[in-house]
Amino acid sequence: MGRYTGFDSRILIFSGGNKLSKFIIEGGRKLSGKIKVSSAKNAVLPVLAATLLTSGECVIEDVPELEDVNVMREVIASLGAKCGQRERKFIINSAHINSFEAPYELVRKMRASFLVMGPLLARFGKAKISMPGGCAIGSRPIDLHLKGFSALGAKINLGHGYVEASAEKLMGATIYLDFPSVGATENIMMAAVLAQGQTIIENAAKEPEIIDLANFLNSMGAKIRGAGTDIIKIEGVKELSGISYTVIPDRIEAGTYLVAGAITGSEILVENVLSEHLKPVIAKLIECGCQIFEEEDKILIIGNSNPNPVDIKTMPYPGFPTDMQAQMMAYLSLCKGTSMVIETVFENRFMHVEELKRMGARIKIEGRSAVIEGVEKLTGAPVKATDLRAGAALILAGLAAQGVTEVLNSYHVDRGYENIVEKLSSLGAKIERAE
Ligand SMILES: CC(=O)N[C@H]1[C@@H](OP(=O)(O)OP(=O)(O)OC[C@H]2O[C@@H](n3ccc(=O)[nH]c3=O)[C@H](O)[C@@H]2O)O[C@H](CO)[C@@H](O)[C@@H]1O
Ligand SMILES: C=C(OP(=O)(O)O)C(=O)O
Repeated sequence: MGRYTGFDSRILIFSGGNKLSKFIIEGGRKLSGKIKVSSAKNAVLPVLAATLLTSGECVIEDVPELEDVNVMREVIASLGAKCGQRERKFIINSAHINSFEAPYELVRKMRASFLVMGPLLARFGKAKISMPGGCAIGSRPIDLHLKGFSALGAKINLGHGYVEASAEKLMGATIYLDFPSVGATENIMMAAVLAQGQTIIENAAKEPEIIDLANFLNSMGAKIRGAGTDIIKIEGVKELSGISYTVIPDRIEAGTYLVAGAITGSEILVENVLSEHLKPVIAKLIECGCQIFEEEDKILIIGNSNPNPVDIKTMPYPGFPTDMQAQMMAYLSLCKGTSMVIETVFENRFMHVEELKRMGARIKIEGRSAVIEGVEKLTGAPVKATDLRAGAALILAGLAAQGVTEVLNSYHVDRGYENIVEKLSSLGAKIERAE
């Protein structure tokens, strides 16, 4: 994949992965073989932010080569963290943090940059972070993060596009989240680990990445109980120490490759997976008529390229993940009958629909529902990735479509899929990257 070389005012510039770069896929081929899933993007990003909580050295093993990881590394480096790298290992030392501000130039490139607020506030009592704003999938407010920080005693000021937070000392509190937000749960958890007294997060998010972050923090010396349930209790400690850690495998990358097997009617072994994290995706693939065999850390799929119609409703974990909605919709566009997909997590996560329609899919959107009338075949076409998972969905559609599909704006996909061209090619897919 492309190497990060710098920023311009609108987009990330990568050699081999810039805005003008696209994927070209020749569809209609059967795939076979095995594919190894990388460490989870959505687990490694908060863990990198959490390394700011200690002056000790943290070693994060097997970090995936992703553009979002490059941005988070840039963010923590801009605060004064030293971030060395030995192959896939990051060695981070945050002993000499000398800035408490994450600027617009970085935060607007990746919303998860906002996750440095909790750690900065916890350790230094101050942080000034650009407001992330909306993106292609929704308006994505940060009110729940701020509600949590306020409850812990931080003073919050909003102005000129920035959130400024300060506190002499954070004090433990009970915080009820109106929605189990993943980011708010992570940010509040990171703020609370060094607060005085006990914090309770009610209606907390239960995603596996929350448990992984809690495991990381507990290994550093934090006292967190209940991560993975909707009540998380955090007993504040005085300080945390540096540790070595490897995050969980990426359940969304794994799910995407399972759909690659499903949509092409192929037999694929997906390795380095925790299948308990993929229960809702596996359940829907079985309903579609795929055969799934779960082994210890592997899943074998024998796909069904003409799936049974199924209905899907995205929900917070353990419900069906919104991050797999677009990929499943690409698959269901080939179903025999009519399927329905309801998106409850983000209000605008159907941007892939118009692009799938350009490939022959028959989909109608009504509010938060999409009604998919299965077609016999998709046909290759030039299409545009509007966000990360929309891009993945279009690649999957391209694998099944007759003829050639060009997926423009590959940089969206490079945010979250490590070596996607190499991985799919190793299964026999005809996919390449072109400028
Ligand atoms: C880096 C990362 O881990 N990203 C994931 C994380 O995003 P992220 O953490 O941004 O997602 P949230 O769980 O916070 O968002 C879920 C919903 O809550 C709303 N909300 C969130 C915060 C807030 O303060 N107020 C509010 O209203 C959002 O607008 C959205 O409608 O979880 C999402 C939901 O599983 C995934 O799709 C993203 O891939
Ligand atoms: C929506 C996603 O990421 P982010 O929250 O960083 O936009 C995603 O990973 O699908």
